[in-house]
Amino acid sequence: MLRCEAVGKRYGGGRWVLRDVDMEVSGGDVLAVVGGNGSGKSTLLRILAGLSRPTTGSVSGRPPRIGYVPDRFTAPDRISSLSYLTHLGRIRGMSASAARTRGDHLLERLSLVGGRNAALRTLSKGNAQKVALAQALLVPPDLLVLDEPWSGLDASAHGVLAEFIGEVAAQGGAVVFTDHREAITETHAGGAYVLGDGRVTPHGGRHTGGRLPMVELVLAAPPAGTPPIEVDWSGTPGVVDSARRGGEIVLRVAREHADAVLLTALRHRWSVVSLTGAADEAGFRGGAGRAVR
Ligand SMILES: Nc1ncnc2c1ncn2[C@@H]1O[C@H](COP(=O)(O)OP(=O)(O)OP(=O)(O)O)[C@@H](O)[C@H]1O
Repeated sequence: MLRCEAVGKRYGGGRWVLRDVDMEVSGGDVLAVVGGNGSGKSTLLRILAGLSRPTTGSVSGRPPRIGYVPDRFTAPDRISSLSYLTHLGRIRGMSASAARTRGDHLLERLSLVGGRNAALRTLSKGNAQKVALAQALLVPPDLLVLDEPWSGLDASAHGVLAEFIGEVAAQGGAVVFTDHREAITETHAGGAYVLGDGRVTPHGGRHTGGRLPMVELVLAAPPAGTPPIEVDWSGTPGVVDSARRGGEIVLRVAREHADAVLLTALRHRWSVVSLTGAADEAGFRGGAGRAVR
């Protein structure tokens, strides 16, 4: 668990930007940091990512693989986005071909416009932002830190970003992001911290502990008619866990993806036995069952 204890930050002899900040981030958390302009959100995120050192206090438990998307991604570079991602992947221990394939896949999902072989400096702000996101996800991160990641992205990339966040959390990683818009925070975060006057307070929020809201979906073959088609549930976005229980399949799904997963199930002729809210880790009845693909 990443833990900030009594963290304070000032630049030079200036004012205290952060004061006495206590914060905990665990794997699977999706947390938002909200606050006005200049309230210290980027400063806090840089400290969480290990890019800036607190003036006072301590940060412990930082995981090894951290993906970071800065608020401004400046890449005045002649190399193409794909070469850039390949180089970064190699720095992070991937083979050149694995980095290239992964980079290509991420840019494809984000629908990069302007060409993955075009020089980085020729990309628009939104497309450069897509490259920034891709570099943070080259190696699946234990902690993904996103500074205003939605800014500049078009509507279709918004959905893909939400999928990325869900996937990192589903794989046990933690996500911390900032955004100015409450609607974004409400939709995508399991919990929020509010920054004001240098201090951080947990936001009452809908959920506890930063976990994304979950539903449990139980599926079975229809009582009559054509048998269902097998689905790779563990590879379906939003499915955090899947297990077989007798003739049934029990899925734990991030609430945000529940409609899409339900639609996939129905399209493959699965019949819905039950759909219940907020099944937590301990209460996941299928958890003890045999994992299914
Ligand atoms: N490297 C730096 N050197 C000096 N002051 C800095 C530095 N980085 C940030 N600051 C100052 O710290 C304060 C908090 O800045 P920060 O960028 O963390 O806020 P923010 O909440 O992310 O703002 P915004 O919403 O406008 O992006 C600001 O007053 C800023 O000027």
